[in-house]
Amino acid sequence: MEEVKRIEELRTLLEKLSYEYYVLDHPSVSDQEYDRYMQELIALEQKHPECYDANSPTQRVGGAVLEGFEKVEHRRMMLSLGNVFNYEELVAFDERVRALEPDVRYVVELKIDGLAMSLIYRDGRFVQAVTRGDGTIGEDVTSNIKTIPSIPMRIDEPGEVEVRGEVYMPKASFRRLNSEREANGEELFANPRNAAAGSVRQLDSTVCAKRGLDAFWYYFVNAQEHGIHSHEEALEELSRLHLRVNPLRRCCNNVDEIWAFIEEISARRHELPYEIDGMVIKVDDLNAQTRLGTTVKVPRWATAYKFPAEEVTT
Ligand SMILES: NC(=O)c1cc2c(N)ncc(C(N)=O)c2s1
Repeated sequence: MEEVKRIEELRTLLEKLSYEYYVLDHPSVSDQEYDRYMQELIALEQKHPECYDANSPTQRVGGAVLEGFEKVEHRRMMLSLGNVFNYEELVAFDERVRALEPDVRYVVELKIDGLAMSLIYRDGRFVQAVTRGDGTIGEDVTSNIKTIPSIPMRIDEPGEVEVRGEVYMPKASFRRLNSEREANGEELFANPRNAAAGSVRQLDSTVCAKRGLDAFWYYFVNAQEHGIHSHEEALEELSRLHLRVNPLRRCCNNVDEIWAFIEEISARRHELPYEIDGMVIKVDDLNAQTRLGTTVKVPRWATAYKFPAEEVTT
């Protein structure tokens, strides 16, 4: 039937337009045209309830208000990171790594100040979002995470795919939210991380949808099962799958290259449209990561350089 075909056509088109707008930041149509397609799809889906699909672009917002969040056990622990606070501690980290991996190469990324999140896709469809929780048991916040427009509801990858990253509140969203709360005489959020955590914990997803959250993805779980051999390749694969990956990263061969990048980012971090609280330094080669392994709570193949605390109010 023509209309049913048109429904699938519009779903695919609207996902592509969302990707261009929210991930590439390079829309190919006007907002008005996007809205016209969305209205056409809403009307057709109402005429054809037999075509209902929870992953349709029309289903991102407005599911039922929840009583609470289901607990979910992570397939793999969501580890936290060890920290280093200065050059000397960074040298010590590098020496410990080089003791086992003499010709190591690192990837250095920004440490986004948000909340860790796990996304599960099955046969190319988004199925679940789970918070870190205690690292082993998290909470199912799927209905809220679906409202983040840069997160694809479909990916071009069969089987089970888990990606992890950080959900955060951009500085502009934070300023807007707090000025609205001030106008309503409500308590203000202390910082974007708290505001993001509070938004993801909303039982009514229409509230979360208005908070202007976003996310960066930086970890392809079971990457090696998908033929990926390095962290940099994993990030490129996440981008190919239309996940939003932070381009501000650098491959470094030694501590001095890492430190140069840390100083470069530290100098411009206040210009960034989101908060960061440090940098993440990871061994790039995935086999080397496996050889280095993890301690009880943190990997030996990664660390976080933390910027000195500052009293600047955001
Ligand atoms: N706890 C963790 O393992 C991480 C936490 C974070 C974070 N907050 N931001 C960026 C990264 C990254 N690019 O790897 C990581 S990794």
